[in-house]
Amino acid sequence: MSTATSKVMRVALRGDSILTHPRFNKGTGFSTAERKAFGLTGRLPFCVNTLEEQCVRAYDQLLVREEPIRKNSFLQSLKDQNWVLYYGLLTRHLKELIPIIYTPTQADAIANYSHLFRRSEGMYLTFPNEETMERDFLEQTKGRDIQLFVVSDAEAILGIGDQGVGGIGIATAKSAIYTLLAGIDPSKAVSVTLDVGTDNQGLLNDPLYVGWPNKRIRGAAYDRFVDKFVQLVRKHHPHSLLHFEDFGIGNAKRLLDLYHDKHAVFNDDIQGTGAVTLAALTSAVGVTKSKLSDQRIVVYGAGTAGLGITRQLRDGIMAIDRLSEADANKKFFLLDRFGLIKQSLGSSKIRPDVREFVRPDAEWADASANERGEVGLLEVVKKVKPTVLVGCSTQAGAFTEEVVKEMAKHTERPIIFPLSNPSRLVEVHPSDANDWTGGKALLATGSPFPPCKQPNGKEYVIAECNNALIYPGLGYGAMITQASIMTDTMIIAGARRLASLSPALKDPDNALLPDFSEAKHVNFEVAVAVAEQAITEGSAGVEWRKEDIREKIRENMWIPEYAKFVYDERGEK
Ligand SMILES: NC(=O)C1=CN([C@@H]2O[C@H](COP(=O)(O)OP(=O)(O)OC[C@H]3O[C@@H](n4cnc5c(N)ncnc54)[C@H](O)[C@@H]3O)[C@@H](O)[C@H]2O)C=CC1
Ligand SMILES: CC(=O)C(=O)O
Ligand SMILES: [Mg+2]
Repeated sequence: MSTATSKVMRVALRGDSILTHPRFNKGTGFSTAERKAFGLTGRLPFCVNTLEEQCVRAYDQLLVREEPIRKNSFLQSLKDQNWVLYYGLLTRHLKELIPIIYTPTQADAIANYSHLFRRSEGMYLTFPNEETMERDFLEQTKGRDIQLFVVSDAEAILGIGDQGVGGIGIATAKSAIYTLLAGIDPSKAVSVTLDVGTDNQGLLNDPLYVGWPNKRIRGAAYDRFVDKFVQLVRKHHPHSLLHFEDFGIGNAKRLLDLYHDKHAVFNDDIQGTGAVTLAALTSAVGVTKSKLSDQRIVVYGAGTAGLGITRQLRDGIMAIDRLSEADANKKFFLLDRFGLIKQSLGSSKIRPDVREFVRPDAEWADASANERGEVGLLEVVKKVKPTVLVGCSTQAGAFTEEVVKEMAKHTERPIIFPLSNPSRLVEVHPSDANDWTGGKALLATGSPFPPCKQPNGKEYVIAECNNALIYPGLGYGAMITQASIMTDTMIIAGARRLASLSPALKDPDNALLPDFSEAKHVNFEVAVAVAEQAITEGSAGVEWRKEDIREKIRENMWIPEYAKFVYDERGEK
């Protein structure tokens, strides 16, 4: 498809086949000559529209729908019909429409997947069909140049848990964001759901559920199934990026560790979230004129994202401020459902992957605890006097007025990042945190929120600390250079580039991260930084000069514009 205006494309489809193919369909955008060549003259009304005119019409149709979920369904239908129009419309109304196709609205679409279902999109690899997985995989990929696989097993979708086959909706949304913000050609991306069953009883009881109605497969059978898929990707598309999304806590980090040195794999919830949060914190410490290593950081919700953030911030402190790993680890205080993660919780409550961050009991001997010896968030805040409070717990309202005010007693500019999605699960509404701290809090959230009013009447824009601000660029930087692996240093390079674009660098009253309306430019810069790093450290599969990277990336970006079609029976189909 088109990577630049006025591109010519040879196409082998005619008539209804071209009109019903979203990659090629232009609707009323087919020129008179194309209509003749492709057998469309009698299949379309007379007028030829420009893409601009089609976008105006589609936007009017969208606005008639008031509820976000109805807008989401409309946009899904548009994507099923015509990719250029879909991405063209989104590009023209980026900030308004990202929350419709992504968090928060996509969470509702996923939760209601079986009821909203009209048409399949992506690849459904289902456990009882394991035997035929290679054939099913090749049905959709054979002969195609695939650069990106986005895969989910749907165990931990956004903050709404196990969604079974509906998880395809997060893979397709993340994939669409790659196209929109980094310019990945949608015909070179495949969204995959690994349907290994669901433990969501509501779905299992639902007669309209369209996934495999079975309890979730775990253990060796699960590992074998996932491995079979990963090996197919490695065998047939060795230079692709494999993006893992919303896997459960028992698998996300384990699978990343298993495959990270074998293929270019990326776990967005761990690495993407870690990277965007590192950028937001780098920006915040710029405002407070302190260093990353000066912070005392409380992370509430030590799951996939919480731990990913902790590790990425720790690695950032080591790389940027040159602290040892042991010293950097001491900056963190993690809480999970049993309160502060400290030694006496014992191995049954401390997951192996949080061991580096377990606090010694001696430090908490004088702390108030409940009857089970658990130390809660307020007590931790009282004792630690954190400068940074991050939430990834899915516990709406967990950062209470008392907690926030206690934090603000001890730190001039409390840095508070309630990152849980969708919006209704946020640990504290940013306007409350703003009011309770007299406008002193430096804030970032996972989903979009309106600006807050400061005591001086000014507006404070809430940064959206969502991995979508960075993962498309991280992934594209790796893909475009055909990196054999995605290294931690490539991710840190991307995070630092994002931090360098923070509006707060210009004025400390500005948002901590660039606005989502800037997300295309931001992801372009991140992709450049990642590609430069891949070339510097030798993980790239291409031999490019660093000074050519910007141009190479620009040239390869897919942009939503119609190419001129020429009929050719050996052309694309
Ligand atoms: N802003 C962003 O870019 C991202 C945000 N997220 C959000 O972060 C949240 C968590 O996602 P994951 O880490 O994938 O889920 P997860 O299930 O791996 O982690 C959630 C953690 O919170 C803990 N938790 C539950 N109740 C708690 C309580 N009362 N107190 C303390 N901890 C408690 C759980 O035990 C678990 O360890 C979700 O809302 C998700 O949407 C996730 C990835 C990216
Ligand atoms: C943003 C994202 O990846 C999540 O909430 O899971
Ligand atoms: Mg996610």
